[in-house]
Amino acid sequence: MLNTPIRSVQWNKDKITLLDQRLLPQKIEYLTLSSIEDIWDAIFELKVRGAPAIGIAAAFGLALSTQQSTISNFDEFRLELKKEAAYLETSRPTAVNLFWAIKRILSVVENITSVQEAKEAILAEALLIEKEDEDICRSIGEYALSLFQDEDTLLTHCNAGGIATARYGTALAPFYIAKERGITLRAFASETRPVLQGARLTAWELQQLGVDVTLITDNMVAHTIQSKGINAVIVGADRIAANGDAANKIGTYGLALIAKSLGIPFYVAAPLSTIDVDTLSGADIEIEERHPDEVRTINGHLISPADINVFNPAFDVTPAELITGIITEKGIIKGDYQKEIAILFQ
Ligand SMILES: CSC[C@@H](O)[C@@H](O)C(=O)COP(=O)(O)O
Repeated sequence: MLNTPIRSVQWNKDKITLLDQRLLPQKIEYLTLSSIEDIWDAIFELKVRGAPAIGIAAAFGLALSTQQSTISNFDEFRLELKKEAAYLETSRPTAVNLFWAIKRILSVVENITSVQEAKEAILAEALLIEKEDEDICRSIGEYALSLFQDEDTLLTHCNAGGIATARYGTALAPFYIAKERGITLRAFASETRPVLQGARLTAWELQQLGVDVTLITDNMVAHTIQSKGINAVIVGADRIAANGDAANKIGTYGLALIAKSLGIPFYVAAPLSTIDVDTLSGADIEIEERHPDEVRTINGHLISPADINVFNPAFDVTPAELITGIITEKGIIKGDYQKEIAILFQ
């Protein structure tokens, strides 16, 4: 078991240190990122993944490039910052935390007139985004834990854990808080094809935490809920629309349908930064489609005809009516999500 929390993204003087999540759990390897292109590539290639961690990486990326900037004219500096922000926004389309964090960094320079002041303020904001995310995830964990009993067994999909955030995670946060309090929560993790965040990351992360975790393949979910006494499903989100529809890793929608059919609660745990009030419903959320080889291969090994047609959406949208509750850092919302979300954002 690891005693210190694993940090997926860290500001390290004038560089960014990033845990290469593609290599887990076989290798715990840290990369040093030293340019905005490195950050773009890390997000695109899933070296860093999970909505809040992507946002933190982007904020650090803009801090890095502005620290390195030799531009002395403030207007030119701001123009360059905007260009780099627009470039980073093309790395992945679905997780709104990317756009949210970039917007926060851009807003910092609005009331500033000197390059030096801007550089300091951007770095301070990026570090604040990271610090706040840790506190937010802890609070999500507290609220989430209030929904469960000692000895409950939860099923989770993909990885919405500490490595997908600054610390604690969202859907996995209750496991961290439960551990601290001596409460037993057990987990089933679905493997999450095509790139296996459940098998590689969640199974590993919960094992490191000392949680009793069992791995299943994605097609075992209905049978497992039916036969293993699963009390609830809890997942993260990449973007939640103003009406409560929630985009998350492909397979989440199916899981929600199964949970409803088998009569167990289905919870989405996410920070307010994942709620996009400008997106009216799930139909308006852009779903990322990734390279066909992610489906044709497993860990680089071809498992299908090399030229087979593939459909590879990285996310799906769970309609709000299938969600029992959305657990945020400000509390748990239920029922009329449109209304509850509007109240949260007042
Ligand atoms: C706290 S992470 C929440 C979501 O980002 C997570 O559930 C998820 O779907 C991640 O997808 P990924 O493609 O691995 O970035």
